[in-house]
Amino acid sequence: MEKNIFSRKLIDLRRKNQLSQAGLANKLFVTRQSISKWENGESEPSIDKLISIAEIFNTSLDNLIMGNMSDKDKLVSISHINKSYDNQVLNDLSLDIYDNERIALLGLNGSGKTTMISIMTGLKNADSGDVKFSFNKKKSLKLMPQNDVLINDMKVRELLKLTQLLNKLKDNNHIESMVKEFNFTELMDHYVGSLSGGQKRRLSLLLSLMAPSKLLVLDEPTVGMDLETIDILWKHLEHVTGSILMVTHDFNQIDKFFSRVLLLKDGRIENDMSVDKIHSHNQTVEQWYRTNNGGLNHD
Ligand SMILES: Nc1ncnc2c1ncn2[C@@H]1O[C@H](COP(=O)(O)OP(=O)(O)OP(=O)(O)O)[C@@H](O)[C@H]1O
Repeated sequence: MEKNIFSRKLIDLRRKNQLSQAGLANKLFVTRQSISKWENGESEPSIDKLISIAEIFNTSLDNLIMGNMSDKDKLVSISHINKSYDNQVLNDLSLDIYDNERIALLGLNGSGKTTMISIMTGLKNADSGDVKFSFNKKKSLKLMPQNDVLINDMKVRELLKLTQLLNKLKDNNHIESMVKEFNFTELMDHYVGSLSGGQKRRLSLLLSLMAPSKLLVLDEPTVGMDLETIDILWKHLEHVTGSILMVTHDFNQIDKFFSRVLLLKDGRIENDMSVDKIHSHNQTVEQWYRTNNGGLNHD
């Protein structure tokens, strides 16, 4: 079996289910060291343990071993989307998004990334095609748009409270710790309109991460962020459960953090690749992107 995929899958599933190595070892009647070896790719579980792992995480064996997702894990199904402004931007675009994925959406400026995200999240209508969610979109789909959508004549504290009420978030301690983590403690009584561009960006990020989500969509979140905020972003995303779809061209992070890359070109998903697969061909995602999107090797 493809060791790489299984190892990473196991780590992902454990993280998502907030189960420690010891906790999983306990459920499987194996030592913690065995789990550690499986996750490091040093050894593989027996078939009966694999079946138990699939059962514990409520997923298919196929998904566990090959990274193949089953319909059970499907979160969003985008089918045959067309969208034109003056020119056709999206041309019969289809895409499935599964549970527990970290997806980077790549494509040249103007290729239609924001349009695709806007249609997916319901901000814009497609000319034709269909978007289906397997979960409650209103509750569990979160979007951090490219341009901040903030209420300027509210204080930071009031906007946070409003977001807390809208999302029915009861855990005040969690919100307080996020406010600290995002360095807003000193700014709580400032008006949103008086914040700097970078601070507004940080606030947008905080608002989109406050409630847990099934799918978190981020459109070029790091644009306009200072380095400290970018660090906060990546650190925080490590703990986000559910799937993430992000428009980003931060290739270092894609290699480290993401599991799947999509390339939007000529109005459709021209290339859809697992990051593990790219790495197993001794390529970085940036090399793969340049080869496939007409960077240095455009013909
Ligand atoms: N409201 C609109 N009216 C007319 N044309 C539009 C509108 N919104 C987007 N477009 C056009 O659609 C195309 C795709 O735009 P979109 O913003 O989706 O691309 P993108 O891949 O997100 O680009 P970028 O990387 O620059 O953010 C562009 O040619 C853009 O000019």
